[in-house]
Amino acid sequence: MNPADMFTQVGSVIASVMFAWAMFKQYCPYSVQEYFDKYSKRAFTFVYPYIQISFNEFTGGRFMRSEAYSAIENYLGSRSSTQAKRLKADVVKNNQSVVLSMDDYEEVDDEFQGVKLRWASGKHISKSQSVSFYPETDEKKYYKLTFHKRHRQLILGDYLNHVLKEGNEIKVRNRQRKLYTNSGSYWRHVVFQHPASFETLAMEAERKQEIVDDLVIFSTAEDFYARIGRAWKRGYLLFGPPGTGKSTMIAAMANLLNYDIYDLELTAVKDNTELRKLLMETTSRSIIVIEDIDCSLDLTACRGERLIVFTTNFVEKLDPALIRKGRMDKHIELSYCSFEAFQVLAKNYLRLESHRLFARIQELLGETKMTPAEVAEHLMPKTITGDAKVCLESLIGALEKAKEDAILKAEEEAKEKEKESARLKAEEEAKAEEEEKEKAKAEEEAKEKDSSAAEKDSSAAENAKKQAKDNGFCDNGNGELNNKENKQEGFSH
Ligand SMILES: Nc1ncnc2c1ncn2[C@@H]1O[C@H](COP(=O)(O)OP(=O)(O)OP(=O)(O)O)[C@@H](O)[C@H]1O
Ligand SMILES: [Mg+2]
Repeated sequence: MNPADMFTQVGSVIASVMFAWAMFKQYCPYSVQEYFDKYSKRAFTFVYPYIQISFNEFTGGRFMRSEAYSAIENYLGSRSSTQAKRLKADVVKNNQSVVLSMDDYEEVDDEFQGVKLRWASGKHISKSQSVSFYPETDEKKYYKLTFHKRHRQLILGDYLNHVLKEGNEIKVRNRQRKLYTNSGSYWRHVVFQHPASFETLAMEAERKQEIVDDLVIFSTAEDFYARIGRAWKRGYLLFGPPGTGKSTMIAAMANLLNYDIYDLELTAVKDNTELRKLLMETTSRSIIVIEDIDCSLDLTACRGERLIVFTTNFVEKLDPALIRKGRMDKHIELSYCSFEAFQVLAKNYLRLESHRLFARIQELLGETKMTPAEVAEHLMPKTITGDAKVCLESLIGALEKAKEDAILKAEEEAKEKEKESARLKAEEEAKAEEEEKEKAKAEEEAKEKDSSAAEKDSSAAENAKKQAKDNGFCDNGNGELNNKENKQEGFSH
């Protein structure tokens, strides 16, 4: 017998038994009822081979919606859209898509590792006690899971884990994502609705794929990070001139991974304690963005599935210690528009794969620098009919002008450079001349000094000679003066 029929048959047997039990209760004394109740339950469990588990919508009071219930609701939603005849629809995800779930009192079959199970939805309704003109009804919804008792272990273990995991993943996929910004030490949020995607990002296909792969590997690597004992987070540094797509790429990352964004404004944070508090309040599956980073930060406060993205216009000015691997694991340069990047923009903005003007644009993009933001500006519709040629010509005009400006600027710079080097040369020459003069002067002075010293010496020698003569000294012909008396004394020793 097929399991679905078996569930139906068992269901009708139960209904008959319940009816007979109601009749019995009405006509039997209470003690007999109690006795019968006890033994009938045992007999019933013995005969009825199925286990039933209820998952109520609310647990722990009226205001706490059970997480298991909402995960099951999402999980069953994907199955009930093909099986159930009555469905409930809800509009979620930026009000752009409809999400279905099974209506009350519907049933859906499921299969796990070859085991068949059945889910049913229902609700308990009780009238509220309050006296009111419009009496309120109190609905308690639930899902009931029925399966054969021989599969108890599999269902209570692996199957329920699978349902909760998949249900939560569906919930994350369907949820409205948020963009948080901090004012002081508090986060405020709005719905995140940026349309950027990696398909529309103007960048070389190969580099784009490398980044997408890196992100996907990160987001599915929970077990890996746990195994190697590292916090499940990854740092990216996006650098490049303004208008090259750094912020656009962050939005595309968030859309790819279904993450929230926390845009951290560091200038609004007072101290490290406040920073730590903000980081600890960020949720898992999020991107923490720090734009225009220029100082070192302690980001050890947050754990779990998080990307930390830093941006800067001037990577060369950053402290190497700040951008080392571990802090910023992947460095991505966003630069001026290449022809390949332009082709992406032309496809997005003009739905053009090729055009005879592309060749000229390719040539010009190879010769001059223009940011994707500027290129995109020229591809915006210029006429009501949206004529692509007008946009491409506008871009060519701008590129030609940019090229001319660049040539003029280069010439201007070359002239400046020439002037500067001529100035430096003249300065050096003047300096050398000055030094030469100084040297000549010094030599002149030295000569003068020498001759006056010689003059002094000769007059001193003359004086000495005279003196020596007077004192009985004589010249030995070598300019040395001998004292006759001393010599005689010396020999006598
Ligand atoms: N690589 C790109 N792909 C697609 N669009 C782009 C790209 N770069 C820039 N743009 C367009 O230009 C606009 C400005 O780009 P974006 O804000 O991402 O630049 P940025 O690098 O973050 O600049 P800044 O350094 O000033 O913050 C975007 O809204 C987008 O329309
Ligand atoms: Mg930016």
